[in-house]
Amino acid sequence: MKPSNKIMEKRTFHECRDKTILKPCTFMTTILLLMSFQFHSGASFQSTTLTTQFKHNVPSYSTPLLASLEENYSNTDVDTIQAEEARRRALALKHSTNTKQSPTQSTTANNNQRPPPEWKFFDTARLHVTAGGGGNGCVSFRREKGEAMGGPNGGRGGSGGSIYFVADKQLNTLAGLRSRIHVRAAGGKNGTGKNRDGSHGDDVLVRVPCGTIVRELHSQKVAGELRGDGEVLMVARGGRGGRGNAAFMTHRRTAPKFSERGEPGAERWLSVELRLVADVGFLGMPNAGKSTLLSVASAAKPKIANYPFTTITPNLGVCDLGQESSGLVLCDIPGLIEGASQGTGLGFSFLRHVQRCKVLLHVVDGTSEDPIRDFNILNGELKAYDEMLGKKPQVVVLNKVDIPEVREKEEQLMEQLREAAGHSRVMKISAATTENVQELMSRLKKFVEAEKMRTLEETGGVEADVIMAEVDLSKAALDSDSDDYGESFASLEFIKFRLDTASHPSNLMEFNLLEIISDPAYPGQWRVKGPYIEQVAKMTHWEYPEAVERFGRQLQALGIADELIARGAMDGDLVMIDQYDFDFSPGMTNPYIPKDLLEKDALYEEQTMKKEQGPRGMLLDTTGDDDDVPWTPFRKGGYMLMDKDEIVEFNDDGEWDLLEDDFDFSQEFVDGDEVWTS
Ligand SMILES: Nc1nc2c(ncn2[C@@H]2O[C@H](COP(=O)(O)OP(=O)(O)OP(=O)(O)O)[C@@H](O)[C@H]2O)c(=O)[nH]1
Ligand SMILES: [Mg+2]
Repeated sequence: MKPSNKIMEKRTFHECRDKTILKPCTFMTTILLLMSFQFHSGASFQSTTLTTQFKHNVPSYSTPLLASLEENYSNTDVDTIQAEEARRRALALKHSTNTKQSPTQSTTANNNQRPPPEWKFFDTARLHVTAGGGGNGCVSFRREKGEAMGGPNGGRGGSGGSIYFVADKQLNTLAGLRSRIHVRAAGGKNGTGKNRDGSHGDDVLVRVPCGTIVRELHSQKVAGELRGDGEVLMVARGGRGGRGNAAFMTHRRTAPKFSERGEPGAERWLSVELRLVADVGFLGMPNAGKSTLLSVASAAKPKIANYPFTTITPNLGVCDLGQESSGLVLCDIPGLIEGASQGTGLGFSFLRHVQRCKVLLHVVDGTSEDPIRDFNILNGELKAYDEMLGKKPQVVVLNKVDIPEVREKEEQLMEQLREAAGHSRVMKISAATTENVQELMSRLKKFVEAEKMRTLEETGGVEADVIMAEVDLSKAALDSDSDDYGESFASLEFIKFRLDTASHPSNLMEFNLLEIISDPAYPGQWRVKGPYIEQVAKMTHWEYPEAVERFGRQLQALGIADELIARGAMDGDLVMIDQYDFDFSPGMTNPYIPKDLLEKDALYEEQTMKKEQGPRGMLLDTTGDDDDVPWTPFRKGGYMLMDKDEIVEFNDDGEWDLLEDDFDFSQEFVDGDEVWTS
């Protein structure tokens, strides 16, 4: 259809609308109503009132079934029906050619008009999720009057909020995800002194309809499927909080001056697809009476009208079969026509919603010129679309047998249908008069139950259409403890293996791949790439020399340092990882740390070493083998009550650091004191 034609049709619609308003009886009603309105409210005559009145004159297809039938058959205002039909067709065309376009962007007859509610049905969406990052760990030391060398008491950062999908039976469209493309969870708060951990970021729950399949966008791997109401799937895990310096205290390192940064939250693009979950999926040519059947068999109120493509989005309904059995979930989808597999009409865009159904109900229009031909065409199209769908068990109904012409030839048609279908599950019904509908529903129920049992037996207890998860989205961005990593032999082997195969391009997408890039044009410069080592770098507090050293040890443990040496790296070369640059040296120092700070640090180390040998203070029991002697962190004259976080009888006044967050800097500090913060 050319655009100009569409405009023509819309004009016709307007003209018809005007005609409807100006019909003499309608006009009189309008005047009368307006007069009474004026009488009550004293309001002046306004054109908006006319529009409101017009709405009451448009035939309402959501009225009870028989009323709507009567209206359709007795309505002589052909123009109105045609105009409505034209609007529907334009809409159908738009849907089939550009399903991605937002309804609000489309041109409608009147821009101020709200789009019809069915336009808000979406069964696919893309979503970007970012879980909250963990809070940073804190570097802090207990410091009280007369207790200058308290132990480390920096708390851990809180973990970031995760993002979950939750199935909600109240929903049946993904429209909610269209209006909110980026979903973020809050980050954890930083840890503080006095061993106080930061609070956790709140999790975010994204409600989706039952039958939602979640995939990772770039790989299209299935992450999971939410079927039953209340099922939950984690799609992005919040980052762990970084450990505070208290966590790094060992009997050798009694005053760790570093902490960890929080782990970044996982972040990814997802593609989400909805496949409605129903027991019976309706199938049939347009106008066959599928929606009418749904409306009489369930409490659903789908649109019903005497023109093709009345239904443009799937409708769900539950048929109540009394107390003995659970209801039967029915799914009515838009009509299919010849050539649907090539995209004619609404195409097969909605067939995914009957893929999950146990049974298909093929509704044949008895008033059609050749019902048997219709039946065969549709089955052919179905097979062309999906072999499995073509093989799905069907029940066939011949509809509209209340119409005399159909009644006359019903037996003959039934016989032909049985023959064409190759089975005897064929019934005649009249959806309009509800003839045989109850019988059909109870038979369907039995058939669905039998089918469920059969598939369970065939698959050995596993539901046939369960979609297996191929990727785990609940993994943290950094999924193993960085400190333990180097000690784990298995992990080390794994990393080494990746290193060996790093040059192999097929491994480029692997999580733990490490790549070392150097360019002869820039000798002495190395870039190390790899998700794991980049995450470790992100969690390192580069402000703390000890943290930098620890990072150096991790490089060593992961085999990266050896690999660099093997490739010719020398001390002092520049190594770049993510956004961090270092001098390559056994200690891995950070070039951005001011020299005098490093010197102070060295001095401090020296002093502590001296203190370790002295009689008092925060000292270690270094006698004997570490493993044999139970750890006694403080010598006589100074000890820590861990549970009360109190240090008693500590009378060495060292002057090296702080930190209490409620500490009064102005009083206790003298110039030249060194302050470490997280
Ligand atoms: N006489 C009679 N009319 C019926 C019967 N079932 C449906 N109709 C009429 O047939 C027309 C089409 O019915 P729908 O239920 O909208 O048909 P559909 O299959 O949902 O059509 P699409 O949504 O366009 O695919 C309406 O005018 C109904 O009133 C029936 O059993 N007897
Ligand atoms: Mg319909």
